[in-house]
Amino acid sequence: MNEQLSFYMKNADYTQIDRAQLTPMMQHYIEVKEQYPNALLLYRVGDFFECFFQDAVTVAQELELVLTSKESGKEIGRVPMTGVPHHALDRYTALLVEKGFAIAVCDQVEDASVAAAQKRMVERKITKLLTPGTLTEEGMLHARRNNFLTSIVIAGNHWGLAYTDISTGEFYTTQSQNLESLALELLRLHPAEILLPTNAPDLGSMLRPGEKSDSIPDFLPENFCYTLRSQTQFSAGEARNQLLEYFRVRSLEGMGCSNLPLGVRAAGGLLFYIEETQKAHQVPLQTLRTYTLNDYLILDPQTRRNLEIIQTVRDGTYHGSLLWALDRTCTAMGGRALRRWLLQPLLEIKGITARQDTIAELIQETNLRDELRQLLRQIYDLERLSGRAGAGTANARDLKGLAISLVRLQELATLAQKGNSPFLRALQSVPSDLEALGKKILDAIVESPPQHLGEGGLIRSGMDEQLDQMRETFEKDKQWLAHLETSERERTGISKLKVGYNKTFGYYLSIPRSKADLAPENYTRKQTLTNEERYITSELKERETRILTAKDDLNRLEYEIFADLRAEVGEKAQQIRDISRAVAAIDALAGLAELAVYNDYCRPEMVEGRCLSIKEGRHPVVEQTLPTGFFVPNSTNMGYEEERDTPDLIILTGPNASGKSCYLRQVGLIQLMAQIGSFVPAQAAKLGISDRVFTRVGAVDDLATGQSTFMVEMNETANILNHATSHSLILLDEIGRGTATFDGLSIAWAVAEYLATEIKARTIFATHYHELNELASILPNVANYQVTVKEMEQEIIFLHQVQPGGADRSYGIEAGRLAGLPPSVISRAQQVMGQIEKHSKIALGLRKGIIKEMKDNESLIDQLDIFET
Ligand SMILES: Nc1ncnc2c1ncn2[C@@H]1O[C@H](COP(=O)(O)OP(=O)(O)OP(=O)(O)O)[C@@H](O)[C@H]1O
Repeated sequence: MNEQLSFYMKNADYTQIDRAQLTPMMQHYIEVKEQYPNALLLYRVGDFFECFFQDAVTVAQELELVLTSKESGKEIGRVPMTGVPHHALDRYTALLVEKGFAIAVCDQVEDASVAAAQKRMVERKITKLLTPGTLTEEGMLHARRNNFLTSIVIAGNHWGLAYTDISTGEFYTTQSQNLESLALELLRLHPAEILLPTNAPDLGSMLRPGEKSDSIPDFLPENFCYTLRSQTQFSAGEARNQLLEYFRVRSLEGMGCSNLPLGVRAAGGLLFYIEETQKAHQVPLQTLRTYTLNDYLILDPQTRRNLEIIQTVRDGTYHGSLLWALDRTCTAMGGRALRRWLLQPLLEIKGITARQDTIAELIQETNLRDELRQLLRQIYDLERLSGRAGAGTANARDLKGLAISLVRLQELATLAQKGNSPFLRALQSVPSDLEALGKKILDAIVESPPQHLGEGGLIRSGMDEQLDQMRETFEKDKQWLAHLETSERERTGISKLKVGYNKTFGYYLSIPRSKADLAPENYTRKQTLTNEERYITSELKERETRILTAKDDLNRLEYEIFADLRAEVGEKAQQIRDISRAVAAIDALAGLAELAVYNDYCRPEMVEGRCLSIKEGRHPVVEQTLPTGFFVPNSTNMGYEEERDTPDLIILTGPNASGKSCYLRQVGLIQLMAQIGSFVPAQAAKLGISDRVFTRVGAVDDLATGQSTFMVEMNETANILNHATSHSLILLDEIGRGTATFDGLSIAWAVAEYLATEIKARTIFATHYHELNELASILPNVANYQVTVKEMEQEIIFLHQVQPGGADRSYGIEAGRLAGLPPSVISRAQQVMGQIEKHSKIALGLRKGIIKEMKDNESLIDQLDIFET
């Protein structure tokens, strides 16, 4: 910062400045800023939106803009300033909101020239308040991702949560206990903003992701944007009234939340916030729905990350994730639905079967699928467009896109009538008034409407009698004026007669002074110049007044007609959104059908119980990244039952890079896909419902939280052992590697033993500790599998085949050689390994309690003497 600027920085804090000394504009700026102390204030000055004082410093820093200064009063001097051009406002505010700031936009609300003529300051008002969770503008939202605003109410160990995406209108609430599950639910929703009621002094402030505050309890995840709100709006009475008023109902029973007091408080408090931030725009939310955490398969954040469901672990990109591999949707609504499904797999076979039936039908009926998808491509984002119509923020292009889609809906319904599966049936009837409304809008709005409203050119001719008449008169007047010179020359015989215009008295007729005596009677002299006389006529004045006001009147009328149409759509927003949900679902399912056809997926048989049987399964993502036919399929059979020889716990060994991790994830992903109702990459599959999928994969230092690799690993393992049930699926990729070999092996052994004997969850445990293979010879529900390689003289060939039996070595030293470790290091390593193998003997056994249990089991008794410690 240059010296001069640092001098102005003393004025960055406006509270330290004598306000009376400031210019009137600066005084107004501070007045507005004080109403929105926690938002960055962008204030329109001419063609720019400007920031002053500390906000200028922050904005310049965050957006890498030049920080300058502005003269703000004789006694004060210059204060820090930065600004953005008014036409680029959306781009810059989007960047700031993404960084977790709230923005207040103070715009000029009258023509600056009017104010200038009256020698006063132009009127300005807050026209927008943008916060990360309350965005509705297209450019600021991710088309294929929801933007959730969440609010929470905590009472002891109980909590209530409400969330909405105000751009699509979905609105949900739930209530539960156990604060850990609250954190998990927040991590699943990944809200753009969380409202937290508090009495703390920093009330009203917004904490950006990672920012610390005493008001945020420790158990809440740190990496979100929290807005601290007043407790009052979350009190039972206030919140309930707000809900009743918003939905114009007398009781909350119809919404199913009369027994969810905390959920109601969260939902009501959330509505207050929307009202406050959206100002004039009434946001049309859908009816409040309730849900419970038990409705869905629980995926903790580690599992979502490790299975790379919506983004990859390596670089956090969508490309390479499960969603990337599965998403063949044609609309943004379908894309968002598929994403939601993947984060909320189902637990009920009924719901899964309904989706499967629809996919099956769409696989079978190729033409129907193709036609459907073709039509879906022509449907715009109805959920968001109808929201903008309802809020009165949709422009003519939005409305046009919406109208095209409404007309297509009817075609979609006709097409859906060819099918019989549940989700097609749901689309078979679209209220006919929606199509009529679509047609009406298409008839009314011109082919390519302008971006801005208020400048005319929106409405076609023949739509509105008054508009047509005004346009006709306007055209006639213009033509009359255009011909006036010729017609008056003819009438008067004065060849030098002219029509002119000046600011003082508008249009006039001018005649050379020498011909002034020829001026007709209806001419009224207005001005005499050296060489000419200027006249007006009453007709000229009449037409002039009409011409000058007609353009404004026309624009105003066009806008009114448009706004009426928009309001008509707004009234039907709820109806449109109900159908949009069905469209989104059919889009997601048609995409999954397409995927199943082209990738040769099968319909998994979903059953009660713990069976997990996959014939020739494949990893859905890795398969797509390899050339066709390169992926080696592998089968899996798990879920111990006496009559079936299938294990609960598989100890999976094999050399480095042989495909253990890939196999492990493949099983998890197939289970997950099956529970969203999708077909799966396998020849056949029979799967019991899993209540949770747990993963412990790889070792990544969590530097952000200052935890070591080993501590992260142990925390994750503890989480699994404390929460898994016999209906969970657990995927463990190495445990105990981050510590000394014997410590690690001991922990791995104890964990595996606990899982197999106490929890009896279906588990695949990939490990380089071959000693764990011994467990299989003691416990009936444990089996050894290995990923095979072919050993050649100079190299190892990876077969990627999973077969029964344990691997006896890891080929770690060979891997080191392949990676280019110096030959002397390799040969020394071989020597050391020989010595270790010769001298080490690890004695392992089972826990005392288990031995007793097993003593009752005749078949195992023979083996006890080898392992008893
Ligand atoms: N079934 C398969 N068919 C074809 N290629 C495969 C298969 N399984 C794995 N691969 C390929 O092998 C690579 C290594 O696999 P993976 O990471 O699963 O090995 P790993 O046994 O877990 O290794 P490490 O023990 O070093 O962690 C993968 O990137 C993948 O490209």
